[in-house]
Amino acid sequence: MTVSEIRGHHPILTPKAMGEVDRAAIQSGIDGYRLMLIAGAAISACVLEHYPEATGAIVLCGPGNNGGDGYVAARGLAEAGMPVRLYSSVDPERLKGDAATARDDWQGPIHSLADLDWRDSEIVIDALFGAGLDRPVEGAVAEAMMTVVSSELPVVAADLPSGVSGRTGEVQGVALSAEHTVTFATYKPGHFLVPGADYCGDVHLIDIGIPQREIDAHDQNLWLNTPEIWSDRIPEPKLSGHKYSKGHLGVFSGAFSHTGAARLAAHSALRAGAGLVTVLAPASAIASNAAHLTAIMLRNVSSDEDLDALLQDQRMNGFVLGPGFGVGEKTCGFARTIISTDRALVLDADGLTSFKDNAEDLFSAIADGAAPVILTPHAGEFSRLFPDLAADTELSKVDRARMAADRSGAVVLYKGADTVIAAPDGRAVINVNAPPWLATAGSGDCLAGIIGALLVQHVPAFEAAAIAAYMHGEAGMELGEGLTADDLADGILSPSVLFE
Ligand SMILES: NC(=O)C1=CN([C@@H]2O[C@H](COP(=O)(O)OP(=O)(O)OC[C@H]3O[C@@H](n4cnc5c(N)ncnc54)[C@H](O)[C@@H]3O)[C@@H](O)[C@H]2O)[C@@H](O)CC1
Ligand SMILES: [K+]
Repeated sequence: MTVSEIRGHHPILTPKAMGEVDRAAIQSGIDGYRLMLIAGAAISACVLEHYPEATGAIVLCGPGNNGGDGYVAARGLAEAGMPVRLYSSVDPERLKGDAATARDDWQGPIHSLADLDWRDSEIVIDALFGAGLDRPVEGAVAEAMMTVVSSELPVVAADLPSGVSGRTGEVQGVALSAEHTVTFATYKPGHFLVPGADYCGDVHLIDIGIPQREIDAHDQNLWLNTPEIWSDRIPEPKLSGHKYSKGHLGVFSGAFSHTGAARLAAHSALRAGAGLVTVLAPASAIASNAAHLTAIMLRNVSSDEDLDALLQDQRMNGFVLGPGFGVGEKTCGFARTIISTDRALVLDADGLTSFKDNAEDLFSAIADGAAPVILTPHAGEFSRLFPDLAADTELSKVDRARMAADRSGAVVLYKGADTVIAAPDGRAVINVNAPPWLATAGSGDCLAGIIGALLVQHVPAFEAAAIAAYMHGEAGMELGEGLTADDLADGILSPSVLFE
């Protein structure tokens, strides 16, 4: 199963929290070795299912319980008739607990990793390090891993590809690149955060018998962004509804030669179900916008006075500010004015960069205002608004997004192949359905428009960002490689159609 096909309600736990869950489960009377037997069996089953023709396997076992999984998997493969050669990165006498039991139950020889020879093998089982990786991989183990990388043999990883941090997805020293990763009880952030996601291949989540109550008790308020998280928030079309009941979104356009971004956002918003969408353009951009708009309305908003007049119409209940708008004090002023009302605001692109030197002004405006605000930075914009968080290499992308949401008082949608959405109350999701070809010019403008469309339909800010990221990814998957942002804006389906 590829990650884009994952359905259901999936909490994501850090390796540390998962370790606590394991310990709590074992303390409650569950046999730890039995969990390891199920984990190891799932790894051997994955190998046999995906590489049925393989005539030989090497199993690489490390110093902890991840290595224990490897011994169990080796036994499963040998019992299925596959020739197996097992290598340990440490003196096997050093293993403790369940891993030592697994070693004792392995009947074959144990070779030293220093003697690694892969030439008559067709598959590698990586059980060197899993949740317990706590420092960069170096020395002889790193060299052996580099040998595996250069062999180009397919790798099946136990829990995590060795060298990938389950907490951050960062590579610690070197990492193996797996075609399949078999993980247990819950997903870990490192399966989805880049670069870890690229090293995991297909991630298979296996229920090894850890009770759900233990997982729930260690809930970290972090989930995979699946429809089950927010399906009850999808706006329902009402027979009695009219266009104003579906909201009215205003999208600010830049000056005369910078109008395309706003139109992409506006088109996407209309497709995504906003009742009415108006492009709000300065006088210099009226003609160029008028030449391209039909279902979308157009209004001249050049000055602060124009904006004040516009805000008299209570029915315009949300705004997108930033795409193509230009960086400067005018942008900051418009943002502050909108935030001081109760209208929703998606602050994107130039809207974010404009606050580079006065981010605190933005955050205090948000704290004083009643409006739901969503900030949608990519990595560069994030580092302009939150330079200290961006520079702190100890933090994961989830940590950064959460701390940014807490500091700003806004929902933060931190873009990338591994978009993270975080709310000031601590909730966070990782979005995983975006194909790589979605990273195309104008794609972010479309996303801003979709979020705006959901906000004006009264979807709460966190859910609006999460649903929009998912819809954006689905449209990208549906349209396929080579799409342009114009295709994307045309290809957005309203949530009631997409999720019917
Ligand atoms: N009951 C359980 O706790 C279960 C655990 N399971 C497996 O157990 C794993 C976690 O086991 P552990 O907590 O023992 O952790 P690991 O087996 O991932 O690694 C811990 C060991 O590696 C060493 N180490 C960490 N980083 C290193 C580096 N860079 N270079 C050299 N040595 C390094 C540590 O000192 C420690 O000895 C999971 O990933 C999973 O595969 C599964 O068997 C399911 C049940
Ligand atoms: K591993």
